[in-house]
Amino acid sequence: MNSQDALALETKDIKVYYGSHLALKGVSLDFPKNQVTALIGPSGCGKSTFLRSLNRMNDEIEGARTEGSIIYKGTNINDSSVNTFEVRKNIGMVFQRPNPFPKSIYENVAYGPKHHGIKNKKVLDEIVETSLRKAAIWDEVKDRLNKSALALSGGQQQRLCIARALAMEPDILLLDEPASALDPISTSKIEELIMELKREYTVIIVTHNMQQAARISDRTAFFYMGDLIEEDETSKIFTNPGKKQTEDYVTGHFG
Ligand SMILES: Nc1ncnc2c1ncn2[C@@H]1O[C@H](COP(=O)(O)OP(=O)(O)OP(=O)(O)O)[C@@H](O)[C@H]1O
Repeated sequence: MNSQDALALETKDIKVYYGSHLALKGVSLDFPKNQVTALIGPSGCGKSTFLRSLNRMNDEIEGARTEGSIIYKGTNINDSSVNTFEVRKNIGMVFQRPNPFPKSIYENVAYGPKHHGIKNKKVLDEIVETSLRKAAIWDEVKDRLNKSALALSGGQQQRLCIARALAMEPDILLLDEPASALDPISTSKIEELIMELKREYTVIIVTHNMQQAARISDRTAFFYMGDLIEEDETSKIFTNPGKKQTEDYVTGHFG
């Protein structure tokens, strides 16, 4: 199998500057298709910065600059000529705090497809139902699709945000601590959902919670002070890491 068949995304020498501050110092990391990769490391090590570089979200931050190549389906999507709207359609993102639009549940999911030109009500209905089903929230909301999304619980809102990302039919989902603002039951629902989603999508998740990384990811990448220290199968990172810094971090003997 050549790498394009096996990999959803390849990154090479990613450097991110905020003004003159070099926050990410040249990270190269590949993401196998249909696997969950967890990005771990202490606060400020650059996990979110790296995640945001993967779908050009750093472009939205004034003064931020991303160097290096990000290869998606044979194209370097970090090139300024590439349409970021298209990039984010293929590489969706969900943030730490659920952020539904102040609209109905239906409109939250239909919003992206509508903006991409889909007008047919039947087609939109189908996209909404399929996306909500895939995000494991359909049964909870099917009788109140026209009610405000803001009336949902935090955990439901987060699954709605995942449904909103899925409605764009992405290949890759970027999740930035998607469960850290949720209670334990909602968290375990999100974890189950992530393990389901990898059948169809490639998932890259930033998490502070090492048990969570160990439970749900296939591969884990450990970041420290803007560098990628080590990346490997999750079981290896947690039981027999190659680098002392990784071992200190995963065993809680850090710093
Ligand atoms: N918008 C920004 N403007 C300026 N500097 C930033 C910005 N975002 C992050 N940084 C800096 O970049 C470095 C990496 O931050 P980043 O948020 O990526 O780390 P992180 O590992 O995700 O941390 P946390 O786990 O606390 O979210 C830090 O030094 C941070 O202060």
